[in-house]
Amino acid sequence: MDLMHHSSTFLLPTIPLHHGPSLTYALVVLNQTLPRFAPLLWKHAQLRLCADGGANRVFDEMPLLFPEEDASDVRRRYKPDVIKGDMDSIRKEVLDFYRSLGTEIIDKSHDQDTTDLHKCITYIRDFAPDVNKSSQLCILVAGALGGRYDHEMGNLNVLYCFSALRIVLLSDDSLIYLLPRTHHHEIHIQTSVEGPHCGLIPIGVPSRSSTTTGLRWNLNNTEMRFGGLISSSNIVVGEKVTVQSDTDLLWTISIKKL
Ligand SMILES: Nc1ncnc2c1ncn2[C@@H]1O[C@H](COP(=O)(O)OP(=O)(O)OP(=O)(O)O)[C@@H](O)[C@H]1O
Ligand SMILES: Cc1ncc(C[n+]2csc(CCO)c2C)c(N)n1
Repeated sequence: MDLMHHSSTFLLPTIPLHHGPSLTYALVVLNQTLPRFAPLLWKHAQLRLCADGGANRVFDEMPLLFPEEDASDVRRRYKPDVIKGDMDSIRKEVLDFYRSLGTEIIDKSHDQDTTDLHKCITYIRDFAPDVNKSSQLCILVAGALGGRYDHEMGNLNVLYCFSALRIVLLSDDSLIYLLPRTHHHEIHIQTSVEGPHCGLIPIGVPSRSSTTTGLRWNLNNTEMRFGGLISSSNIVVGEKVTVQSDTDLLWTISIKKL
């Protein structure tokens, strides 16, 4: 079975060169308080989208992260490439501001069956060929965790809807991504910015057999299911974690405070 490598280098000020194929990042900003490292994610991304009300957050909160600077200078510097959603949360002044700067606006108000995040992922998948050309595209989603629980579950569901894409859900406190059962996984821990708290969660279906290395409480052909054992409150012990499982698992790790 093929090995899939994972590394949260997007949380580092500069992304180190490494041996494997490099990743191309796209960023989706959701309608929640911007994480403190949002400017870093923005810098690393080659394509930046706001999901509906996420544009209000960029407009209102980016200037707060640069208190020494003029707010309109900051707003012009952090111009999203695309705003997509059902447009029931973005304010008119925000929409007008970014439209005047040339941001592409995609109004999908007729679709009330998929979330704004889902709509943004569809855009990246289908309409961003330059970014997408590389099979190593990685989509970072800011503001995906915490807040309203129905939204949080909707955001997790997007990982399953697009399980062939690399998508990382982020908050200030933790990140989550899917480990597809089609691969063995090697996770390189960026110990300066993440860990040690972590979890492996068998959401959706039980896992009959999962095996790990690099954790304080490793799994050894272990069954995991809701109503039984799930690996919450685990701890990474080194810089490398390996995971293999008969089902898709969610990997989550804490993000360190500065
Ligand atoms: N409190 C939250 N917690 C987690 N994710 C959120 C939260 N609020 C918004 N989001 C994410 O940001 C996206 C855009 O948010 P926005 O408020 O514009 O959506 P919405 O469709 O108007 O929400 P709703 O109508 O259900 O309140 C959502 O699709 C969701 O992915
Ligand atoms: C069974 C079912 N439950 C909830 C919704 C509502 N809904 C889901 S996504 C979305 C768009 C949010 O921007 C809305 C309104 C639905 N359509 N179908």
